[in-house]
Amino acid sequence: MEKPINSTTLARTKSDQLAETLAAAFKPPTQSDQPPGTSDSGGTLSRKSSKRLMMSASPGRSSGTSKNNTHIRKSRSAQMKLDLEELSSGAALSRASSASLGLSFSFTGFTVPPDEIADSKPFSDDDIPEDIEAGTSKLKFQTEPTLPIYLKFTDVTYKVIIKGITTSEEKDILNGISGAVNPGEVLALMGPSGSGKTTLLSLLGGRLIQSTVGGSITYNDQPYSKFLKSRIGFVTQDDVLFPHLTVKETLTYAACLRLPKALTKQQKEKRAIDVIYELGLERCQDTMIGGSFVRGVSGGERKRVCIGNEIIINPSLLFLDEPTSGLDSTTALRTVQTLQDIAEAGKTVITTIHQPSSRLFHKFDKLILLGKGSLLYFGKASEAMVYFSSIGCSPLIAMNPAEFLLDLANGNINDISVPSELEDKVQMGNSETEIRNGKPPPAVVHEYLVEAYESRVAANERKELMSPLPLDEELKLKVSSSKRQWGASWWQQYCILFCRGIKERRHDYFSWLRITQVLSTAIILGLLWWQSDSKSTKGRQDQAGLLFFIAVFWGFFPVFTAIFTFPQERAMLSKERAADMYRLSAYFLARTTSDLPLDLILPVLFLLVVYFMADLRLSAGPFFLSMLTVFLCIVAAQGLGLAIGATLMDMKRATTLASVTVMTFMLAGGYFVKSQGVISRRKTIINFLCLTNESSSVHILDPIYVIQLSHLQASSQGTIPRHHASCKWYKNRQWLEGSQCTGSNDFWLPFLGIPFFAEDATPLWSLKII
Ligand SMILES: Nc1ncnc2c1ncn2[C@@H]1O[C@H](COP(=O)(O)OP(=O)(O)OP(=O)(O)O)[C@@H](O)[C@H]1O
Repeated sequence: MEKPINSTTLARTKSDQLAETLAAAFKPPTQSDQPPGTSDSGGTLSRKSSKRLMMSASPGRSSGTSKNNTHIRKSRSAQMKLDLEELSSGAALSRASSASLGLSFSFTGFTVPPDEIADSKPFSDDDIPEDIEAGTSKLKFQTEPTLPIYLKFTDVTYKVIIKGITTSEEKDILNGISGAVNPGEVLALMGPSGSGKTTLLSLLGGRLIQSTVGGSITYNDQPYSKFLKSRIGFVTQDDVLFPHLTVKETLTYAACLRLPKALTKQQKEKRAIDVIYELGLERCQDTMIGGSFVRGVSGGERKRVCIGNEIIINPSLLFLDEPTSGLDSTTALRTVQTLQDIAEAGKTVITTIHQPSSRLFHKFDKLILLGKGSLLYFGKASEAMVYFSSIGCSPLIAMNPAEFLLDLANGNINDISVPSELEDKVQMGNSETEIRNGKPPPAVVHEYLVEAYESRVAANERKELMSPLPLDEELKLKVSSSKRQWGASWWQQYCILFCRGIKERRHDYFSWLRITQVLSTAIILGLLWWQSDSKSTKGRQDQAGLLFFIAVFWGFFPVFTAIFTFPQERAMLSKERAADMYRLSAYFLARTTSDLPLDLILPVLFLLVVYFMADLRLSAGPFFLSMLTVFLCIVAAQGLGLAIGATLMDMKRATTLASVTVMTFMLAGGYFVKSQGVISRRKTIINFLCLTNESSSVHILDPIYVIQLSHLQASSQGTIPRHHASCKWYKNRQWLEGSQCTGSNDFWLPFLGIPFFAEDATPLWSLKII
């Protein structure tokens, strides 16, 4: 039913408007049709001002032909069978009008004569756009063919279940959102904060697959499949990047992991360099990305690196969550310009945007306006203002269209004329409609807008917007394939991730803070045990205390660093796994082993200081045995820390569990030391720590005693303490009693509290605690 609208507003119906605009679209443009400030009919309505300038200046391109270049390029690069009529009245129309929107709210269109499209030339150098904002020329975007994907979503709903202490309730996040976007187009999702943009984007990008999602989302008329993981680029709102890698390293690793196996390493590296130039990052390519504690590239550059990380694979679908937030208007414009270039290369681009400037707004092909999870508008961005004026909502003062739309979606109608039916509601002033300053409240405005979209946008118009391009069966089949495509073999993935891990972590390991921490501990220990005496029993007991401390220090210190490894990289891991960059096993192994080489350098430094300051036994055997013991302590501690971190994948819980584990070890260790002479108790504790039972044939080696014994045994006068006399040594395939194992050739492989050798496995050397 047609609702009454305010006579003071541009009270035209949408269908009237469309009739007018279509008429205008098929009429050759005249000077008077042009909005002020635009040039003649030549390249005027191209969607990119910079490109327009470039094109009109290009040799061999008359102003008369340049106006169509954008469309020509777009239609060709998309490699889709575009219907000329649709092109003329559709995308061309939308872009044409978008150019005029910032200056007047009237709609002017133009058409592309089919013969000019037919005459179009292949890409040439003069297609390279000039980056006006940066004042530099940049390379044209990769135009190699990409699988075109037509994305369509119908009546998408999404609910979350919010669990309270005793109750749980459902919350509707999205209510019946429909839309479609073709290859070569940029769709912008706009709406106030909390309106559901990110949720919708995540659903469309296959990042949120849950049972609470309703409606249908199709890619070339097929549902989401694993194949799409490698065809989708998804730039998240938060920049998830390694802070210590440079721009070039970041993009090179992404290229090596994500590009198809068919390309050589050199080709992949070249692609990374190309992307650097395409995104204008050449000046900062050797600068670290940076993070909260490290100064790195600027926010805009970081965002472009994120975009580069995704476009490097030449994706068919590119999703971006607020790519311009936090950027100044020029950088934001440059970023959106980049998106346009990407779309022109035949990709489907969907981006959320918060508060675009009017220049930015005009660059989008289609627009979805959301308000509280409901659809307020879906259509060509250029027609949004016309549509809202047709339902009686127009700006009363000159206003950026994006600002106007966001005000409306927020229900804020200051400086906005409203239709008479809404004004009537205010005058009625019933309990439903609380009057505030004589204006209808936001909830009423929202309700009106939702209803208006549902009832006034004719079904056939919606159908037209949603109508797909003709799709090959082959295209459909490709998308529906569930075959995953890895960019590198398992071993290559492991090697790349190993190198990346070392590069990323080297700064942590060689940070002055860490070196000072370790060195100061070593010096304090060295001073406390300065030139300790190993000849008397008391002196040896003192040394045993020092050895105990060393083993405990290196048994626990790495737990706390290792425990955060996986939780810290959780965001990166889920982002990269969502894009099928590597197998989980390759990541886990590479991450675990890449820490080791670095983890072993600081202990060497530490032991060198302590060993000589405390004057422990100065001969190669005990020194290297002590070193080996410390290394094994670290390996065991790291394994424990990584396992805890990987199990929980949550910083808070991992910290709690690490504290509990360390406290348990400390208590057990304290009790162990206290009950040294009481064999039965010690056995119980060791069994408890190692989770083995007495009947198990697993033998446990305790580093503290092994170091201690190595010193005692290495000194000819050393006597085996009472509790060591109860040990058995496995050597030369037979068990020796404690008193028999004083030979200087005895050697042990200690391991911190980890079940070590099974008796049956015939280990070379092992210690059995009775
Ligand atoms: N898992 C969840 N549990 C509870 N609420 C959720 C959940 N996911 C989304 N929401 C809610 O849904 C609404 C939409 O969130 P979304 O992040 O999509 O908004 P947005 O439009 O992207 O906001 P912004 O522009 O601020 O990023 C918000 O109110 C948010 O709190």
